[in-house]
Amino acid sequence: MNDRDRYPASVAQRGKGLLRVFDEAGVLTAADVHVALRLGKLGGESDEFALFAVALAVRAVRAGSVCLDMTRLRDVTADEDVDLDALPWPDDAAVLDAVRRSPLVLGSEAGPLRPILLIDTADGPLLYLQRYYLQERTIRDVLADRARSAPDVDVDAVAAALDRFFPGSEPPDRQRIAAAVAATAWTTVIAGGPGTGKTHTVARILALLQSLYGSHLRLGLAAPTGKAAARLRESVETQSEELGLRNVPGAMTVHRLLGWRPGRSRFRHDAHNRLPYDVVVVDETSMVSSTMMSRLLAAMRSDARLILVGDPDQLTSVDAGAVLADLVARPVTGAVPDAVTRLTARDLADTLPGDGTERALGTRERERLAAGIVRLSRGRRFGGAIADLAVAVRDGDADTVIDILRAQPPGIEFHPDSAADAVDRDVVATARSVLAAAEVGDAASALDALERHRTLCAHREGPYGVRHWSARAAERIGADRGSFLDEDTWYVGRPLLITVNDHDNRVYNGDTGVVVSDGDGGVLAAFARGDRPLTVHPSRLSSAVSVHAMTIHRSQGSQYDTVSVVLPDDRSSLLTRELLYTAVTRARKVVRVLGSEEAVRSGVGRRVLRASGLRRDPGTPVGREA
Ligand SMILES: Nc1ncnc2c1ncn2[C@@H]1O[C@H](COP(=O)(O)OP(=O)(O)OP(=O)(O)O)[C@@H](O)[C@H]1O
Repeated sequence: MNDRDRYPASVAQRGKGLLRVFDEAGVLTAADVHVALRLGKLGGESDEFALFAVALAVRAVRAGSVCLDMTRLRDVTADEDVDLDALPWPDDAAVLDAVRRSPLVLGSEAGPLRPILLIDTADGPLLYLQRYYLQERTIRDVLADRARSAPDVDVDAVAAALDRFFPGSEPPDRQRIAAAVAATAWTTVIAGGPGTGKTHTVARILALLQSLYGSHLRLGLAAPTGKAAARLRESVETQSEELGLRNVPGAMTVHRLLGWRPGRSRFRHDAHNRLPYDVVVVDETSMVSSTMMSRLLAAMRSDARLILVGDPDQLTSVDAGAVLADLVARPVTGAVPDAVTRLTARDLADTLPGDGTERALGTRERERLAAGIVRLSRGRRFGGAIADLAVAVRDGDADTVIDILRAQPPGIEFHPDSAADAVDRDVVATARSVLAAAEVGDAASALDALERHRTLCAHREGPYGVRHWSARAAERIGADRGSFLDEDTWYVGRPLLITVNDHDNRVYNGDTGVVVSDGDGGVLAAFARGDRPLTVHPSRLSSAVSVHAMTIHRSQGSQYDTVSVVLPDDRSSLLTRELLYTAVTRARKVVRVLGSEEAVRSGVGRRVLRASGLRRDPGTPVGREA
């Protein structure tokens, strides 16, 4: 059901004046207006400007922000056909004035209901819906509390364990620094792009902690999606023998870790019933929303270690908040703890001013150690042009991005005028290798072959969308095989995508697999799980679809030898820097970009706007005791 159906277009619900104009223009939805009017009614507010600001705040959350930045009211991303400049924007100062006086902010005689908070910060005022303000405050307060104390450890024993688990390490070694922090602080944030060794480091940290405390240490491994959780477990498990790591637990979604119960709004674990683990690791933290992070932090025992791992430059959660990126960028106060300074003296000897380089840490990087933040920067999986391209996209350097694309060094292909034929060739070659392995029941090789090439799109629909490119791929593969691919059957070699979590069969939303022969006239669906694929009888899968192309969002957490990235029109608001970065970093060997130079430039220039207060000093709530 869309918004228009849910909220019929009566004036009472759609408002009048500004609310109505902005709704009709497509900037606000009927739901935004409805919530603003409802809050206005309950809180005794009828001022048009104040209600307009509330509707924008509701809209901001819908678009992924935690609050509304009152100094950037007009920074809204809208559909390409909305002319934002033509709209009757009220004067920003007048809107702020109305909000400052609003009973929704100050409270009214009608009652204590104050559902909106205006927070004055050094960089200007932020407007919050109460729920999101409370979440942000929980995140801030719990992290501050956790930073006030540190685990009681024998620093010499940690030094010896670091030498044991990072043998031959050459300074500066940020992986070793991350382990030193994780051993001596309650909270560690390990940030880094794909292949920088985040999971490699996590496995060593767990082994190191077990060597200090024993193998009865209770470990909780989690990630925002079931697929990411399964990958984390798999990767830690694969390294466990080499590291002598024992009792590696299963990994679960953050929802499950917290004890989600169907039909209940509260999790089993919260501030009154804390999580039982001594160490909690969360992978792919960039996809964790503000709501989930506040719940996780509230449920952490103050004497349990928390290790947040992820890539802050990737696409963020669909829900409000970009917590990992905020944590990595927020101001840091306090000094680097003595234990960390001692354990990392060899790595910090040649600190450079500013951000540092791969060779030497920068002063800013060093300061961040005080908050337990370590950014791994050395790519271990791929190098050369793909890494250079990813860095240029990440840094918003459109000229360098275009230079690299135009030069087409090994590993990069750029096709401003599409290159569907090149994509077709890879699609057909990949399908042939998948089929060859699937026919003889070699699930592991079929799954490997599936990772040779993937077409990635920003959109689902239209000429640049998944639907179009999937249909084209299916047609080409069918023509090559001489038979029509009937996607309603379990044909051998069919690439699968799971679309909901299915705990019974241990397959999760986003998992990809392939149909293989069972060697006995039947078929099995196989999914990658470390050394030994998981196989399931396809009739037990209720939510599998064919995957010949996928959205960039869906591809998060996976990598392929070659990716063909289909860019939309340069006006598409979906095309952002984070999306491009995520797409480029999915490639292990070759990235092929199909799109115009304008599209690339506007993608690099368009940031996902996610307002939040976490990056700022706390600020003061207007009309309330702090
Ligand atoms: N210090 C190291 N020495 C040798 N090999 C390493 C080191 N660190 C990582 N690697 C190897 O580099 C590869 C990438 O590491 P890893 O999978 O841990 O990266 P990641 O940051 O978790 O990647 P992703 O974000 O894609 O999950 C792995 O094959 C790993 O074994």
